[in-house]
Amino acid sequence: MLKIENVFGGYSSSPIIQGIDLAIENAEFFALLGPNGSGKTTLFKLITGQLPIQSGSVLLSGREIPVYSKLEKAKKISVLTQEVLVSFDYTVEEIIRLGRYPHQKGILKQLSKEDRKVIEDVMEKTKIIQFRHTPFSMISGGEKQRVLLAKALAQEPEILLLDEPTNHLDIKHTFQILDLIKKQQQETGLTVLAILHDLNVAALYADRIGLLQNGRLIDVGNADTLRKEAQLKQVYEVDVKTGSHPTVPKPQILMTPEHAERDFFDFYNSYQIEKNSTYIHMQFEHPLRTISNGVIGEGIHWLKHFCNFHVDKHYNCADPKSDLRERLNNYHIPHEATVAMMTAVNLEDMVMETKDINGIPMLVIVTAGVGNAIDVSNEYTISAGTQIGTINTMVFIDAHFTDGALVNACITATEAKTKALHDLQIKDRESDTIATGTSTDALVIGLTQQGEQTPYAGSGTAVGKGIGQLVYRSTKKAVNKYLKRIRQ
Ligand SMILES: Nc1ncnc2c1ncn2[C@@H]1O[C@H](COP(=O)(O)OP(=O)(O)OP(=O)(O)O)[C@@H](O)[C@H]1O
Repeated sequence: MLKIENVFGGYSSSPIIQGIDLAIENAEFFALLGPNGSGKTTLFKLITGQLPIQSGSVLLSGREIPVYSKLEKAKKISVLTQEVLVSFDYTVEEIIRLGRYPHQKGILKQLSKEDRKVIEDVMEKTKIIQFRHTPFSMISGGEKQRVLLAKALAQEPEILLLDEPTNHLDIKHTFQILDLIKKQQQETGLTVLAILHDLNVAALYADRIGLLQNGRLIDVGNADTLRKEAQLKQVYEVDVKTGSHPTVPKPQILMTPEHAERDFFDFYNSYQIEKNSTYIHMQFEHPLRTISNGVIGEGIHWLKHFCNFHVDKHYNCADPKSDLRERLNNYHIPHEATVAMMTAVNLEDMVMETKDINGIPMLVIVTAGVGNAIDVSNEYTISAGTQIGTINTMVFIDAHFTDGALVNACITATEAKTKALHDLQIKDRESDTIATGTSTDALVIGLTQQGEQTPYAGSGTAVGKGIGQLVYRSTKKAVNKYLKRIRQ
């Protein structure tokens, strides 16, 4: 265990590090974060003994750092700093050999069989074996970083101190190096203390993080500590918003630049609609904040294109995502900026309604088929039908919603659709009860994010009522058109 007890120290009598207490457990990955000049490197230098401690103590396995001899210390701690100081033009392998120095015995310090094995092993792991005979000066910054990590690992330390280990690395090599360090931590019990600038990388790799400001640790905790937006804003003086990684249960931080202010635009003059028997394509001049379950563009995004493609009623594609992407490509619609859904109903029966509700412009587009109408509250299992039956709803609003209000809007729009089916007495054929929707309904809510932010869009709000009324009316009309067509 590395124990830092009330440590003060720096470069002169006025200390940079001002009373730090921190215990880093064995086999822990601890990330030290903080803005430039906050004292991260200085703290490292106090830990390694490069700088004298003015007061307090640093204990390594229960013993004070200054008590260790240089060799003893090198077996315990290895340090990877940003400063690449290699005075002679050693080859890559020669540099890594230096890492074995603390383990070599005798006056001649010959490499043992074990030393050679470790050197081969770390060169393999850090993927630098192909450079083993290349002079260090002739490899790139990123490759140098990997060589120095290999040297640090060759030392077989208990604790690895890393000062910005991914400084020169591209994203592939950043993740490769950190994955490797993480693996060492998990498989060999290596303790890692790393100075990191990238908060998102820290959130993904560190077990705990410490936030340093003006030489003081102002917070220590797990990755969720990075969800404290106000604290990050105060420390880094940048407007941040925290979200979550979509697949890893860790926070991710998004920075808002000053130039992010957007010019006001007129909602009704900001879109074009193209409609034919193959597709409906709504294109907005500016991206809208969207929430959707569309085949393409699902989730929460900023998107400009909203498409509803007609497919055959027996459509049965193993990979609808690729299929829709190809369709979008054929019409030169960028799939990466699009919500796309599909329907087997006749697109001529689309209903589009616009209305200002309480001064908030709204537009709703619905295509509806109810052949697969389902009462979701019924217990029977669904048999895959081939009926035309999807209600696709697009709701565009000139308002500014929080993410919570976006979810509210989904609920409101769904309630309105269900009410329309209720009033039209649309039934689930299997149970002969009133249907609540169809088996494959799709919804997109798009917001201009203009005006004051609204935290709610439920049925108790004016904007929620507006969504409800427009979706209800449009759904009813679209279903009636569908019923009329199938009766013909
Ligand atoms: N050799 C030095 N002599 C005197 N003061 C120094 C020296 N090195 C750093 N400092 C000062 O100590 C303070 C902390 O510096 P330090 O390098 O520890 O910050 P840091 O958090 O590692 O910053 P960065 O993120 O920019 O690397 C800064 O105000 C810096 O100017």
